[in-house]
Amino acid sequence: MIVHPELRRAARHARRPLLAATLLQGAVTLTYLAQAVLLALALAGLARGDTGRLPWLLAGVLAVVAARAELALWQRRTATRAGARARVALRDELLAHLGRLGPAYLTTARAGAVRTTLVDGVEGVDAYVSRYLPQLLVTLAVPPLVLAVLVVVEPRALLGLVPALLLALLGPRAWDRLLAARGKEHWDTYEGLGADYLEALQGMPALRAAGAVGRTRARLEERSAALHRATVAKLRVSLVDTGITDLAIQGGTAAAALLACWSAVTGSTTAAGTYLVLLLASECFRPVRDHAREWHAGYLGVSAADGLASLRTSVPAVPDTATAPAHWHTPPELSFHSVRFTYDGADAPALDGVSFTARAGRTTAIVGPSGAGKSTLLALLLRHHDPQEGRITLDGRPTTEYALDSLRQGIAVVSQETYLFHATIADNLRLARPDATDDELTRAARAAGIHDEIAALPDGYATLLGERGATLSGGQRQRLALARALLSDAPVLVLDEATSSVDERREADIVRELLNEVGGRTVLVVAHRLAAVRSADRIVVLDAGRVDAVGDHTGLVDAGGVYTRLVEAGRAHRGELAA
Ligand SMILES: Nc1ncnc2c1ncn2[C@@H]1O[C@H](COP(=O)(O)OP(=O)(O)OP(=O)(O)O)[C@@H](O)[C@H]1O
Repeated sequence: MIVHPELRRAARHARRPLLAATLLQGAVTLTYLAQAVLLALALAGLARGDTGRLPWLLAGVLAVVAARAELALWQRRTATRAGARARVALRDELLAHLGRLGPAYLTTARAGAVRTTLVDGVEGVDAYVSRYLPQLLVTLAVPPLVLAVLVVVEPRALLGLVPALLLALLGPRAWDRLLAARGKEHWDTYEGLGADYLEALQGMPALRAAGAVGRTRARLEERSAALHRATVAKLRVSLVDTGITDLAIQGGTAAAALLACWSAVTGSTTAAGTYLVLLLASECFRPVRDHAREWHAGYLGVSAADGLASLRTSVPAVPDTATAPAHWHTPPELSFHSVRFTYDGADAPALDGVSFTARAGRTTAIVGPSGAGKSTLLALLLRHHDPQEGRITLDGRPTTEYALDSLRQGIAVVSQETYLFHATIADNLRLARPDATDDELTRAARAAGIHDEIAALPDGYATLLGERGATLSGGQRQRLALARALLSDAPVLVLDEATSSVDERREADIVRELLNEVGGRTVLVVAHRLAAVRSADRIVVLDAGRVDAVGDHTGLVDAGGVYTRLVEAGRAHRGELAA
């Protein structure tokens, strides 16, 4: 009988259907009691040789059975609705919270574990809410009612029933803590296995390339064996629990039957009373038996409750309390003002005193060697983290003053790791703007240099893509993601190594075409390869978390320094490739 606060909270979303399901469950149980009473009266009549009322009593039994079938169906439907409501509300809440937690959360949590919590954990809550909770309430209400009836009929029967009921209900409570601990152990192992499998599946090409498939399989087998051990340990405790309940039920029923027979022999009760005790004693334990059965259905929810609570209460890396909408009428100016940011646990800041301005409606490039802080700078702009010092402004207003969702919608990002979905090319493009016309799709695809390739496919824009766009080349995926970003109305466009998989000959053309197409938006381009940034209005050179220089391509080359070294390194690299 574990009522975890997280599960109680989830049940609140379905208060009304849950109450209806509980009342209906109570009504189903009452039909068993009515059937017992009718049968006791019929049997007592038979014992006396009085069969006059027998047809009516048996007709009554049939009516009760029919009513129960109807009520049980209704109860199951209502309970399913209650479970679905709790499940949907909880999943929506968790998904919305995950959105607030942002990508920063997934640098510490494992995607597979989050998936297990969101899918299997929430399903467990459904079973707990729809099956276990109504039965628990009925179990607490019905046996006292039966005892109250039996007090009137044959009080001595209570001598057997009350201790047995107490043992059946309270005995297993001694195991609750152990049961909860085993459940948590089982859940943690299950979550870990889910995370390992997802990682292994996603990383299969890397595992193959490293010759690590066998080792990974062995690790997964060991994980599976650990899950099996955790399941058996959990079952063992659960079976002790069930065993005590069964023992109490059998013992209590037998004791009540013996006491009823004793009453009949001594003549202290009527025949009807004896049959009533015999039949009601068994009915008294029916809810307890059903409770034990439903407990197993709801146990997954109990095991997952801690994981659900910890996901739901995880604190986002940045607060989302501001309300200003990021609806700029003209493209905004973007400025970093003395921004300093150090990752948790890092010794040195990733950005230190970074100041620059990306002019409204112009293209600004951010370049710098690996580890210079380019990705960190973008993560701060999108508020995946907030800087410890300094501020970032858009249209003169600190980013912290905009509502987070609105801010992120106002900035379209195309990153090196594109994400395409198992849907048609057109659907993938329309993610950015569901109401985009076919002409607009074509125009965006043309600007991103992918239209001709799409048009050459047998199904054109209706071509179904593999998961994560697996049926396309890396360069094609990037160009589709570019087209998607072009379709969005976001006034700020961030291209983070967005053309790194496109061959260098086409890169300069695509970037030029792209910048024509986005004309009027504030664009930030981050790229290693300088062909992608040469045409930017302004280039900011980052080095070791600081701004080394700001200028245009020619000025920066003339000035020497980090930018010149990057240009030379690029030339040397191209030379090596050509050789
Ligand atoms: N999540 C993190 N936790 C701790 N340190 C981090 C984290 N992410 C990045 N860093 C560190 O911050 C510094 C800047 O990294 P960042 O990824 O911003 O550089 P970058 O210029 O984008 O590099 P690259 O061009 O290789 O992508 C590096 O020293 C990096 O090791």
